[in-house]
Amino acid sequence: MANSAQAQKLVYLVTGGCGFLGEHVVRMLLQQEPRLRELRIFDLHLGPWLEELKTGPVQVTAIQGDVTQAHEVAAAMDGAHVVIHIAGLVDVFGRASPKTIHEVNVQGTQNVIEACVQTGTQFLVYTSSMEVVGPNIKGHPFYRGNEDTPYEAVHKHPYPCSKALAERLVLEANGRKVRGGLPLVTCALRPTGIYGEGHQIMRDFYHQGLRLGGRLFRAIPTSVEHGRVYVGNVAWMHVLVARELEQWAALMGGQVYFCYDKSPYKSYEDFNMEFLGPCGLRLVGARPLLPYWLLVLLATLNALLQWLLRPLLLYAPLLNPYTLAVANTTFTVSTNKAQRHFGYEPLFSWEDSRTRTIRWVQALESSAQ
Ligand SMILES: NC(=O)C1=CN([C@@H]2O[C@H](COP(=O)(O)OP(=O)(O)OC[C@H]3O[C@@H](n4cnc5c(N)ncnc54)[C@H](O)[C@@H]3O)[C@@H](O)[C@H]2O)C=CC1
Ligand SMILES: CC(C)CCC[C@@H](C)[C@H]1CC[C@H]2[C@@H]3[C@H](O)CC4=CC(=O)CC[C@]4(C)[C@H]3CC[C@]12C
Repeated sequence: MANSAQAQKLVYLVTGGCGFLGEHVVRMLLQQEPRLRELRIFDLHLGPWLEELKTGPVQVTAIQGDVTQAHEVAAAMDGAHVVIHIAGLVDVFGRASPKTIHEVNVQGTQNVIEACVQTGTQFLVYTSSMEVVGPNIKGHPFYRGNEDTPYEAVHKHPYPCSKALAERLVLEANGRKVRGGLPLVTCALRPTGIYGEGHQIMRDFYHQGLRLGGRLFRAIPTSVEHGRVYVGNVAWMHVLVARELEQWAALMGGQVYFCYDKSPYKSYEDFNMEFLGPCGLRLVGARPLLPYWLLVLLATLNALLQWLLRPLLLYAPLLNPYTLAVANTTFTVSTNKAQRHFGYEPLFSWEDSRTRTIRWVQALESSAQ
């Protein structure tokens, strides 16, 4: 491990560094990137936990900023060698308008690319999503697919549309000349559904289960498999890509990689029960309690209510036609592209990932008491 002052020369910028994935990436960089001199964390909302990081050997700079503001991004990026662009509006519940989702996810990404060109930042890692591929609006299954699996990617929802557009911008920017004349090297990582410490939807399901007397009711058939990946492994992949991009620029530049690990293939609900079960919750029903047509009706009703109530209040339940379609369509990944291209192996085994997530849910339980 390099530990001389000379070896600590790199400046990294992480956008969205205070979110669920961003915090894991920030902590992982500080643990696993010995060449780091300065770590800049750029986010709309800065977390108080950043303070504890400022006492270590790496200079940690917190920057409150908005990716939709080109000048803020360019100022934050000046002098950075690598940018990991994680910031995004993750909204499939209708909380934000399609316009806002586009501004943050697409215009924000364009601003990051232009800032690379303007400031001379040569390496850009973008957090894309499985949603760029699917599930598509036709509900076609994607079963054990990889980066080259043919699939009809047709989107209507603002979130996947925005991620697909932003990913395309990032990949097309590969090879553009940045200030100083060197080529920009970009690549995109596509996590499936991320889980682990800090996962808001897991937290919501846990609290909902507690409110329902320790029970959750099955809504999705066990046969529908959903790809999931542990947040620590997604973070590790980001750190590795950022590290290897310079050496393997010709191979990795302009490429996409699914994020994967050894998490088992299960339905969305059965997978969540791997953590919620040991914390005292029970999933009621071997089969969905409500027929699918009724769920579709309820989801449509929710969408209608959301639209009717919008002038008065924000009604954004978990169930809507889009989330139902995603949860009800098999989407699983089986690939080793990241291993072949940059030597990725998951840092956390399934057992570790499970134990860490269970401990986190258990801590939620004690902090709620
Ligand atoms: N959570 C998941 O299962 C998956 C997430 N992703 C992608 O991973 C990335 C991170 O997702 P999460 O950590 O789950 O979301 P998150 O909502 O926890 O984190 C996003 C972060 O971006 C920041 N941000 C939002 N708008 C911003 C703006 N205008 N300027 C600066 N910062 C802004 C937020 O403050 C937040 O800290 C997103 O790009 C998302 O599309 C991809 C696949 C799955
Ligand atoms: C009550 C319903 C029947 C079940 C609700 C579950 C849903 C809220 C979630 C099921 C699948 C999730 C999505 C999936 O993991 C892929 C994603 C990737 C992203 O980039 C962002 C998040 C998400 C869209 C994720 C959102 C929640 C689900 C739809």
